[in-house]
Amino acid sequence: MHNVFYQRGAWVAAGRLHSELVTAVLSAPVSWFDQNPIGRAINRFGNDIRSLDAVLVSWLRQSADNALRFFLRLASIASIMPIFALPAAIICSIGFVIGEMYTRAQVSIKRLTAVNYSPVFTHFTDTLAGMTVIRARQGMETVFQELLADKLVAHTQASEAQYNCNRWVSVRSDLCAASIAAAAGCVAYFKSGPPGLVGFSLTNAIGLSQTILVLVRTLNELEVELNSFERVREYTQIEPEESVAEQEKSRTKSVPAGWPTSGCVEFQHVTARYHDDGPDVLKDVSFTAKPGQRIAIVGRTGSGKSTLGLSLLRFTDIVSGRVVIDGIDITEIPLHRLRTSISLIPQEPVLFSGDIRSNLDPFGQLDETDLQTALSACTAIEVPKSDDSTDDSHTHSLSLNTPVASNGENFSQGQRQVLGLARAISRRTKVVLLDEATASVDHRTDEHIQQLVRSQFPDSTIIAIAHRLRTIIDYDCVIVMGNGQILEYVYLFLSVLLWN
Ligand SMILES: Nc1ncnc2c1ncn2[C@@H]1O[C@H](COP(=O)(O)OP(=O)(O)OP(=O)(O)O)[C@@H](O)[C@H]1O
Repeated sequence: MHNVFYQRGAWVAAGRLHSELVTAVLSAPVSWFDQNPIGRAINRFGNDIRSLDAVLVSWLRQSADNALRFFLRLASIASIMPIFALPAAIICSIGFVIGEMYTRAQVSIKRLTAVNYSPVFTHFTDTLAGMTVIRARQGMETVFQELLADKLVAHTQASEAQYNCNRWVSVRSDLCAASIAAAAGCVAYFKSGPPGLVGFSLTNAIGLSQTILVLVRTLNELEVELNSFERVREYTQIEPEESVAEQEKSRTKSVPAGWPTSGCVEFQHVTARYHDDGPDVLKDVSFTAKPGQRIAIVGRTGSGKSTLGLSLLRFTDIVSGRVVIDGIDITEIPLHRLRTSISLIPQEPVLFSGDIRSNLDPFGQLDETDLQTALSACTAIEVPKSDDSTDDSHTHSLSLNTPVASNGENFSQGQRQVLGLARAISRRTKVVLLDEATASVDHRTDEHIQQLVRSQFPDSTIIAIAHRLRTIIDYDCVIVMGNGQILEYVYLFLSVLLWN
């Protein structure tokens, strides 16, 4: 019964820590992901959680059991041969000092092992991501294998040190155990008493030496495993993207149910950056997108176009100025509400494994008819199949039940784009953000997609980050960005004249 309650308690605690870890990582700001390699997070979710689930609990329990056994044995010997308490205390102290030295070394070594494990994971995920490039270039495979070997060597060295450390403590604790047994033997020999009691004391003394050995090791292992607990707890305390104070502030401010009703977007002297201590990426940006207006953002690479879009969704740190949508500052709107009120059609839509229905509406909030209408509108687009597409079906034959592989790998780039568009159309928000949405499709598909955007979002405000001038030919205005600032704000016919 005791075992059942203990084990259940441990599972509940580990489960709670795991949930906190998942919540903390999923609500971490984008800058956190820039600064922390993904391999490190995988390590926390893998090794450390395994330690909490299976190993830590067992060491905690064994430590408590052994500590109790140790004190009971010691008390029973000392009650029969009180003089034994003196050598036992000295040898036990030496044993605990050795244990302490071992623990300190082992904690650092374990940290080193874990730290050296993360680069192996990171290298592995990077290699998988760049597999096509690695295979395409001669010699790259060898370079990557050598890099992996270097990382494995660092990790193996740390693991070897961990093993050696275990051997070191074993030899010393065996020595302490033997000394205790010898001390008990001497005491029994010189201070002879009733043979039964002496025999009882000697048996306990030999058992005591074993108990010390096990106690020191379990306490040390416990301390070492607690390292995993600390590492997980450190991650559970990541500052969330929307702080508690901000959540409170947005909760107290009531946002009208239908917000945004018209889709008027105003950037008022916005200066934004990605990190607290990073440079300003947007500098004093001001413009207004009136309801239903279509605005194109153009500019050189690195000029801040995507950052402008991300600032609208509060992915950046707005240092000064404000972004206002339909009269409400976006910092006063709960993050989830803000992001579900703006449709983003990115260059590479993220598709999850499942089917098209679950990708268009992951939370099952929309009507079947809305989803079907959005998909039918998009599947009317003629999308040429790319060579890397493994799907034989044409876009026309896509249905809500068509299976989607992880990352949408069974679709061509054009088809993925169409699904990204269908996802946005099914929500029909008042503000639509296109981030180079058609950059990787051919000109004909691009035209179709643009037509669809025009017909499906007739009253929405559209902000499009674009590379091709043809894409935005019928837009109302063009904002030309450069070095994080607005260089020009012009009506399109003027810009076409200027650029030609
Ligand atoms: N996650 C990030 N962390 C820190 N700095 C970033 C981050 N993303 C972009 N930057 C910096 O912000 C600046 C503007 O980048 P941004 O991606 O907005 O440019 P862009 O105009 O969209 O470029 P492109 O057309 O190549 O996509 C660049 O100097 C870039 O280095």
